[in-house]
Amino acid sequence: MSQPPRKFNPHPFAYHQELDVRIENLTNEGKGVARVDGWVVFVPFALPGELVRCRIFRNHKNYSDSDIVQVIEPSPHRVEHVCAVFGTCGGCQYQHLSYDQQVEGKRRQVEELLHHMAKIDHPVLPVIISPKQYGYRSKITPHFHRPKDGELSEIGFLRVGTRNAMVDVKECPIAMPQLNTALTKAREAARAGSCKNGATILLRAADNGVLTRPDAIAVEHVGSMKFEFQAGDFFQNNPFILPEFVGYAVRKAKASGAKYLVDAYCGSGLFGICAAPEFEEVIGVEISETAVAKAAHNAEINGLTNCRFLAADATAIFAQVPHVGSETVVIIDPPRAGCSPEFLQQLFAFAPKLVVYVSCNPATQMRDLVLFSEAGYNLGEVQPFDLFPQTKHLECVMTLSKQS
Ligand SMILES: C[S@@+](CC[C@H](N)C(=O)[O-])C[C@H]1O[C@@H](n2cnc3c(N)ncnc32)[C@H](O)[C@@H]1O
Repeated sequence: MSQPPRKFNPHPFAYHQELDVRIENLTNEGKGVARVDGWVVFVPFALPGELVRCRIFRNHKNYSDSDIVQVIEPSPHRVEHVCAVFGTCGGCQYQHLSYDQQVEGKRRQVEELLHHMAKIDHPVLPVIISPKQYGYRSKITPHFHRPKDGELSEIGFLRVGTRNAMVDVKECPIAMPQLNTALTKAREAARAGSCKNGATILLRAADNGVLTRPDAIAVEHVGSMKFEFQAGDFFQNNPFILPEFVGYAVRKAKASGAKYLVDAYCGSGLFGICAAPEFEEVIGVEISETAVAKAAHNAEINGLTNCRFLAADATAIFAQVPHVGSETVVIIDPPRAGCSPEFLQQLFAFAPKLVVYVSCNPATQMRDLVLFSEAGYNLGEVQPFDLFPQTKHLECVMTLSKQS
């Protein structure tokens, strides 16, 4: 048996002890959960119902981490993974699980988070699937570390379960094909170059080709609207599902009957601009000055004269809205951390008749949902979208209406 690391805690299992365990369910991180005499053992890349052999590498206070050694009885939902580095690359968690089960698992995850975090039993609609399950990502950012003795080692993504170690990625099957062509060239250039430091390579696929400079202008169309943005700035990176995703949020906002729309955390104006034909006025707010400048530009190139955008912390928006909350709908799409308490306080004081809350992190969305309920908002439709097939990530849109 291998030598345990210096700080290894030997209870309840020995280092590298092998166990045959039955997987009960999956964590939100995509790990299999087994119980050995009530003690939880996490087994990555194992699926519910499977009997697997695992090898313990760490015992925590009340659970253990293991590696998967062998699948003894596979799940009927197990499929062959596509990527050569699946299981070592930290990018994808679910290539071994059939797509219908991936999305059902994500739907259940939202339902369980609603139950446990927001203490609400509420129906969650079936996940709206991505039209492409591979080859969908429009942006990848492979990285390499500072070369050692002049030798550049891995160029790729973080190794699973680590914060610094890399895995060499020659091809990323969830990325759009043109990004993989560009990746081959970028890898060759990095190896041929005389890099002294580590670096992150930007590869962004847009209507105007593959862009590699963060300040290059990317062009993308969503429905009938044209968007320009800096290649290094935020833009939703599954263009195939975007029309349906944005269309849904706009339909929900419009159904409120409100005349005015506030687009908070608006980036380069995606939701506000797509919704603008449905409203008398759209006011957006975004902290990134380059993104918000593009939002104003995007309104102009689409011939929209009823939009204005503010470069500021989202909290500043309410002082700028000349309309009453009862005639206004707010779309919010914050970063993973969710909304700040100050933003929510001001939002509740403004009291919009409807809020469409778009989130890429259901845990912070649930945290905020508790405050919405306390502020007198009713939860309506909960609609997840699978923007990121093969990965643990999910996007969820919740509609919240003010009790009258
Ligand atoms: C998930 S992105 C959404 C962008 C846009 N709605 C879209 O779909 O393209 C979140 C955006 O919030 C912006 N942001 C982060 N913190 C902010 C803050 N405190 N106030 C305003 N915007 C913020 C980020 O720069 C980013 O553009």
